[in-house]
Amino acid sequence: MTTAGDLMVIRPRRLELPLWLIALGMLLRWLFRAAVWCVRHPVIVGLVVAGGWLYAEFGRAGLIVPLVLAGLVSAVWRWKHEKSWWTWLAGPVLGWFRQVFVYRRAWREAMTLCGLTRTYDHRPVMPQLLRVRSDQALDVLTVRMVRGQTPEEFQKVTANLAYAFGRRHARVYSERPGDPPPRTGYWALVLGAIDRVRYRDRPSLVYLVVVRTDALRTVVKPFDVPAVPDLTALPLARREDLRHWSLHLLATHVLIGGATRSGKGSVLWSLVRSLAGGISSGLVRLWVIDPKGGMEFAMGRPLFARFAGKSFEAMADLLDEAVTVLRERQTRLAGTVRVHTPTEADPLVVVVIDEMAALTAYLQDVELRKRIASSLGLLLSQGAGVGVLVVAALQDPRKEVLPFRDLFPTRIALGLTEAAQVDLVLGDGARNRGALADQMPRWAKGVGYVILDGTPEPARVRFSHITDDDIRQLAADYPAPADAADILAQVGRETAPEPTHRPPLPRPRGPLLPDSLLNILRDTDGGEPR
Ligand SMILES: Nc1ncnc2c1ncn2[C@@H]1O[C@H](COP(=O)(O)OP(=O)(O)OP(=O)(O)O)[C@@H](O)[C@H]1O
Repeated sequence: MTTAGDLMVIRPRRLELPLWLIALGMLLRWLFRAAVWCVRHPVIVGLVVAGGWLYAEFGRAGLIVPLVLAGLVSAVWRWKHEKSWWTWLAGPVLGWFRQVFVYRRAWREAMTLCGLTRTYDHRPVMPQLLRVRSDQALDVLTVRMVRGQTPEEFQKVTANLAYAFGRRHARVYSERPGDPPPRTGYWALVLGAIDRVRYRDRPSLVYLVVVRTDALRTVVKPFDVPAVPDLTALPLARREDLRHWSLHLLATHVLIGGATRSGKGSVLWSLVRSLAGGISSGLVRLWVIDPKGGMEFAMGRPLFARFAGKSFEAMADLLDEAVTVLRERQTRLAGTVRVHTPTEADPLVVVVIDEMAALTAYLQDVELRKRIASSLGLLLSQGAGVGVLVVAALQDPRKEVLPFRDLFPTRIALGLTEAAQVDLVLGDGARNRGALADQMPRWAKGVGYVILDGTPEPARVRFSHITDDDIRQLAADYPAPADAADILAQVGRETAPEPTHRPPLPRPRGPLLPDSLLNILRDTDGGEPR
């Protein structure tokens, strides 16, 4: 009798195949794989076949002569047109080389140790490396994720991945980095169609960009000053891929967070420089508040339509006056346009504030602080559309500016002191997506993270370094027009009383000063319109 304790072992019947059939099957399988590989790598196959044929026909010379010729052609190509040389020759060749000899060799180990492998059906499954493409500075790895993985899992271990492949920096993108190139001419239609396929949305892929040569290690020289600034693309910094990072200033406010001596000045001055053409033509008016007594900005005074650097009252007045401009524009433009277009007659007003916490947190006069907070709130919530923008820098993004932080659509994080501050400046999750602004090495002055248009992942950039001499030269070459401060007077005549608060002129003591010298003294006094 069978009891519940008796075990029955059931084995499926084994199909016994003859050995020759197994060997044939394996051979066919390998042949099939080799054929697929050949189809997928036509260039290598072509080169090997051509090399073999040349060797058979002409011996060693058949290999050496074409190699020397190819080297010469490549050198001339690079000399004449380096960009296309990288795109069509060096990039693919280097990418293939690094795929085979660097990434594939370490792939299994790196994926496992970075925690990106999974177990399915008792077998390990890991992300698949599909392709590596290189340029002067970066390797872009196209990776197929394991089913059920998300790009965030890669982003969390970005630094681990960089170090796993022997580099310091990497970045993970959920979409193919870069935009399709603009296509013009005869083939535009065909190439555009190919681009649409190449750049289609592929949610199963993730792009790991490994920084091979850190282009941000060297100081970035100031960019050329555009005669007419493109307010939607002001070149301010160098990207890791050696391209320029441009700021879209129109209709946005910009917040720059960075610890002391992290290079906030270079961001602000790079911006001033990129706007300089518009400053002298009257298209842009800079209203500058420098609570550090003018230490940062006084040198560029001729560039600014208005400047306040000494008295907090004057700074509050300046902000109130910016609100007056805002109100006047709202009244004038309501029902006509939704976004103000700057012209020389109706210029863009950019209120630049260095060290914003000095106005919003450290100011002891509570009444004044409230007044400043209310003007700032109005400017930040309503100014972007009417061309009154705020660009503010601050050291500590914590409690001080919390009420205003979310009103800045564009943010830049330079070196910060704590990990938590990164998300405060760039927005929730930015650090997890790779913005390691709290881990800046000491040399990285002016290096920061920005969010690129259209991608959620932050990019690392280095702002151009503007020296004191550059500032002096800029101020001499692109001074604001003599009537630059008038914008307010015009507004005042139409909609508001003239600003009431005017600091009294200092009474000359001692020997009488000539008028010209007195005028200079008045000009350098904080808060006075030019
Ligand atoms: N883009 C840059 N490239 C190279 N060096 C830079 C760059 N920006 C700033 N520096 C250097 O870093 C130092 C600090 O710069 P800066 O004064 O602009 O920093 P900051 O953040 O404005 O400082 P603070 O908080 O004191 O105002 C300076 O010695 C400056 O020369």
